[in-house]
Amino acid sequence: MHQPANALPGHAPASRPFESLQPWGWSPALAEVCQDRCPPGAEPGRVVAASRGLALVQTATGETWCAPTGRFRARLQAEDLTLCAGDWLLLERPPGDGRASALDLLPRGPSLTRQGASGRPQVLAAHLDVVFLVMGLDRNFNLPRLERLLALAWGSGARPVVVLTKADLAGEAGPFVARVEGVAPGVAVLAVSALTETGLDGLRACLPPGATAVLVGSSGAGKSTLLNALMGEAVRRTREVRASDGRGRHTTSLRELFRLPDLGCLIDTPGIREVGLCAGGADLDSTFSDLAAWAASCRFRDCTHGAEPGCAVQAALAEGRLDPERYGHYLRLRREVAFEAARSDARLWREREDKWKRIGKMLKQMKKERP
Ligand SMILES: Nc1nc2c(ncn2[C@@H]2O[C@H](COP(=O)(O)OP(=O)(O)OP(=O)(O)O)[C@@H](O)[C@H]2O)c(=O)[nH]1
Ligand SMILES: [Zn+2]
Repeated sequence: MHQPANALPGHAPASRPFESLQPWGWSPALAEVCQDRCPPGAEPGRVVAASRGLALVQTATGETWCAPTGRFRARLQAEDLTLCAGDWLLLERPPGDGRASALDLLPRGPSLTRQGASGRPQVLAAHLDVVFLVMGLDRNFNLPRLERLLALAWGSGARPVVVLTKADLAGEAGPFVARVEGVAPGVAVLAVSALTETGLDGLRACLPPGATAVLVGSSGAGKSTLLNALMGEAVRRTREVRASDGRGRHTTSLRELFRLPDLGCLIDTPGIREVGLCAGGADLDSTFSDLAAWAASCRFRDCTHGAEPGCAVQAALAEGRLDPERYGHYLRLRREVAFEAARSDARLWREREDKWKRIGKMLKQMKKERP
């Protein structure tokens, strides 16, 4: 890759001090936000891995572990935020070897958000350009699961790309590609093999230097194998048994964000297996854009495409233009999003109520103490 002439070591102009972070996704937009929010002496860094309140961060000068300051931790808690791979932080390093402190989180760009087990949205990867939806052309092939992942990917704001991997096992990939195109209107579909390295250039083309992508797919889809093929070496965490204390399996490396040689950054989050949709994180209109196009001509603007008169979606079903199975998947995902939205509303109400109860108690106590 070409190095910009003004990025030679020691020649970085003072106005663009973090230019060396560009291959890690640093952009003029981030530089602008940083200028407003970065206190003197602090610097930006990108989270390559986050675990139990600690973050491994890539800065302009190298990699460092950091922990949020008390004030930043309180803000993260109050706003229900957890740091994730791809985040941009502002951090401060004490002189000497002390651990760096994270001061602030820069506003997240397109991010992948799922419904967490606790009923709260959970951001899995941030500042994304592309979401690779990985599905193996073996027993892993499953269209309803792909539709669910597509809703999540469209909801991120980044570009979804379907990657059908293990093409070497499929014989003819064409029919699979056609079936996927049928449920993923407007989405690029690539057939690749990590084993024979066929089609990997299509993936590389989606990920120029400075861009960030995330790999999403169920267990066994072939994500880690793809990552290794793109890295050109086995970088993925390997699991091993900790013999000394016999506490069983643990991961030897936490790393989740990788910079690919001469390309952009790729996030492989092992946690993305079964994904629940949440109201803010899923985009059903883009996922089912064929349905949305018909829905535009329904007689009622708030048509639910059930039994209303003048429903264009029902008409498409009746005339065989819309596959009943696809319509069924749409209804199921819509119910799920509505349920999670209601659950989240209920939780917010409960939290608000609890807060007012606490304040009421506090006031009563104060009155008692100072009649
Ligand atoms: N034939 C063939 N096998 C592949 C290919 N890619 C992956 N595999 C195999 O598929 C299995 C699963 O691959 P992984 O890369 O571990 O899948 P993963 O999506 O990372 O799975 P998790 O780590 O559980 O999320 C492994 O046995 C791989 O060797 C491919 O292109 N061709
Ligand atoms: Zn309708």
